[in-house]
Amino acid sequence: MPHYDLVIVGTGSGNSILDQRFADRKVAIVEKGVFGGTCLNVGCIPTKMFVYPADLAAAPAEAKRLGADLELRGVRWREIRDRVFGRIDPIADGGLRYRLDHPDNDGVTVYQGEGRFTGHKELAVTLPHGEETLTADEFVLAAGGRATVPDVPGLAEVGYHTSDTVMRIDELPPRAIILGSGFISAEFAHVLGSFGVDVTIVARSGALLRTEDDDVSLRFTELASRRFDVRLNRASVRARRTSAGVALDLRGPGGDETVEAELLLVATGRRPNSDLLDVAATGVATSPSGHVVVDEYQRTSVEGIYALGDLSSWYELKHVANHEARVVQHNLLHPEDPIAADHRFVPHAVFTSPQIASVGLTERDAAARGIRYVSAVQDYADIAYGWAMEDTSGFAKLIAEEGTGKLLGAHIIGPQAPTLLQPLIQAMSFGLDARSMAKGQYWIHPAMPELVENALLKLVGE
Ligand SMILES: Cc1cc2nc3c(=O)[nH]c(=O)nc-3n(C[C@H](O)[C@H](O)[C@H](O)COP(=O)(O)OP(=O)(O)OC[C@H]3O[C@@H](n4cnc5c(N)ncnc54)[C@H](O)[C@@H]3O)c2cc1C
Ligand SMILES: NC(=O)c1ccc[n+]([C@@H]2O[C@H](COP(=O)([O-])OP(=O)(O)OC[C@H]3O[C@@H](n4cnc5c(N)ncnc54)[C@H](O)[C@@H]3O)[C@@H](O)[C@H]2O)c1
Repeated sequence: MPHYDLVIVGTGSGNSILDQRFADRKVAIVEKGVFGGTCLNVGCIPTKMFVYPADLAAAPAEAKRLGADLELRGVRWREIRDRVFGRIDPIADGGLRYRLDHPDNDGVTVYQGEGRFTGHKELAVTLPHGEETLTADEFVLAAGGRATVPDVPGLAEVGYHTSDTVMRIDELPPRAIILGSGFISAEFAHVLGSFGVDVTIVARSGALLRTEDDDVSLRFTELASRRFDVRLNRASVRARRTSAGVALDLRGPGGDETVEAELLLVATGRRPNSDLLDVAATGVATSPSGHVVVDEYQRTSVEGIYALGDLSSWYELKHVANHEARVVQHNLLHPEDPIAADHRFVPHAVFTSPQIASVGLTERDAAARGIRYVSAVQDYADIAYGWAMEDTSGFAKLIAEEGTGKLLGAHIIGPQAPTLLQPLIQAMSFGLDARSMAKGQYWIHPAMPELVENALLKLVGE
């Protein structure tokens, strides 16, 4: 039974922990899939590589309004797909080759198989030639999560896609049903819709992206309903195979109905892989949602076992997984002087159309916590650049503590939303109040960040 100083399970953010400072340790990396994990192979990176051409493909409709007649003559799907994965796949392969072959990694053994705990700090790895059990002083659990599929009768039989498979299809279908109304649904509706697919979104609740601030969710739902066939408040009763593809029988406020398409994308959330890794067998505690429980130092309930990323974090965001990996790296190297993860102001962005970005409390959160707050909304249409664009739907909403002007939350829907949000994340992280931020610096005129400046000025009553 080989014994290691350190075993890392999962090569998403987990792969970034090892550098030359670990050269004197005997390390094993265990990976059951493709090197690089979700973000690189089936997540952030390929999706955004599809979103960008989708933005371009959607431009004619927008340009026409402003007097520029563009024409979308076609979308070469296979070429786009092959370009995307022709760039990504070599990176994943290069990551594996680096760990296998490069002298930097002389102390590293790569196990290309699935790990499963069988006892205290004892991990059995399924390999092509059989099973091997590893033990170690320390473990880093970075095994991520996987797409969940709801228990809809017939779904397993009809054939559906998840985000893992939909980006590699051979042909774009004429029609697609997207079940779910979260991040993946919003991004893929934009991609498929811009490429000419008729998209139907089936939502269980009364709004799309309902975890966003209510006004943002409402605005996005209105805008998406103009582009796509959006079915809200629908229960999925049954899935059936038809000659065209898939039919989904729904029950909604108006009674029973059926939607039909050639492709069904299930985008109903993800769950952590703690069950498949059987972390309980090594004594690691999990929450009811299956997330590994960690303290602020990313330590699990078992000494010497750390966890990070989607396995332990309900944020399910790459920048969070990367931050936590840096915390774990430090704490492995300096256990006598550990650092804590900083989850105070975790932002996110949804790369749909229009773009959405958010950090901190929504108005709903602030009210639920009984916080006395003020809020301000600034439309893009009322700042110079947004006015020039004749934007009619975008806005920024800021929330601050009453009296102090301490920023509590920021929510933007509209062009360049993630980029516009970043200075607000900075202000919140470094404790800059709304008035100082608005008045203590120049704002380039007539650039888009004037949206933030004007929202801040409104917030402080100027
Ligand atoms: C479609 C999509 C789009 C996304 N877009 C964004 C975005 O724009 N921005 C953003 O911030 N986040 C985005 N995310 C989320 C982001 O991808 C994840 O938060 C991030 O990849 C999590 O990293 P991780 O290292 O925790 O896990 P992962 O990257 O999932 O890595 C886990 C690794 O562990 C391996 N593994 C699992 N179990 C075992 C086992 N038992 N034995 C061995 N190996 C195992 C897996 O094969 C995998 O390689 C997106 C996710 C999806 C699905
Ligand atoms: N831009 C980004 O940062 C980005 C992009 C894509 C994905 N992600 C990450 O990936 C994770 C997974 O994305 P996602 O969109 O699958 O999850 P999500 O949690 O964002 O949305 C899941 C949706 O499915 C719905 N749902 C759940 N069960 C259902 C059921 N039985 N029937 C119908 N609807 C149901 C929920 O109400 C919700 O609308 C996200 O949490 C996100 O953090 C991030």
